[in-house]
Amino acid sequence: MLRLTRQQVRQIDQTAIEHYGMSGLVLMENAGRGAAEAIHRIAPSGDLVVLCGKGNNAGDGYVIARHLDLMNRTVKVVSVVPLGSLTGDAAANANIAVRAGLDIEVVEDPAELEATLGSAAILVDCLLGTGATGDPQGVYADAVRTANAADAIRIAIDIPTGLDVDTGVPGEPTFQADATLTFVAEKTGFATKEAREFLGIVEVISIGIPKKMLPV
Ligand SMILES: NC(=O)C1=CN([C@@H]2O[C@H](COP(=O)(O)OP(=O)(O)OC[C@H]3O[C@@H](n4cnc5c(N)ncnc54)[C@H](O)[C@@H]3O)[C@@H](O)[C@H]2O)[C@H](O)CC1
Ligand SMILES: [K+]
Repeated sequence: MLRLTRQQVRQIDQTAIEHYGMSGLVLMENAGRGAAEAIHRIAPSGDLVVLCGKGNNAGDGYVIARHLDLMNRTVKVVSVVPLGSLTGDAAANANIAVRAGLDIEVVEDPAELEATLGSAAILVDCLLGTGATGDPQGVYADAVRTANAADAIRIAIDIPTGLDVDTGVPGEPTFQADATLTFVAEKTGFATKEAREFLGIVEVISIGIPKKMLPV
């Protein structure tokens, strides 16, 4: 089983863009579309809330929401940061989602989170990905705790927010996923028993990175 470190994955991303001339937006579109199709297969019915932070993990979330909407699913994006704080490919996809008229809510007050997640049947974690360092802070931590307490199916995108992808050590708090849809390859930290408790079933989603770029 191929497992990559956080650094290796980020390096592959960089090389695909800088050396192979692939576009970050294409990688993000492949990531979001692949994840949306897997979500629809795992949980074919029920309203969805996609929890978004501000990095490219969040960017994936806006792509996921657009593709779930295209599959006639009822989906809402809940952003824990103002959309203006997004940059690059994440901002581009948040902008597309806004112009596409998708249901997007910005919730920065943790007290409002529970009501906003409401009765969603499925919660998708696009809060933090491989750019996270340390335990989730502030409203991110509140969002993870609220999601973990909800009566819903929980699906993590790339990694469960809070899990250290290299060591497999769960942070405080860590998103308790029923399934984790991870890009390119599993991460080295997924091998530990303690990580498995937060990962749920793991599915690798290809994002179009050429096979030649993957360490054998
Ligand atoms: N090749 C690939 O695998 C691709 C992956 N994609 C997705 O991109 C993310 C990584 O995106 P990045 O912007 O580097 O990081 P994050 O989205 O994780 O956001 C980090 C952002 O969040 C803040 N932050 C960091 N640590 C914390 C913390 N402990 N608490 C609160 N906030 C935190 C900080 O501001 C950071 O800037 C990857 O996981 C994939 O989902 C691409 O979409 C496609 C290619
Ligand atoms: K995540």
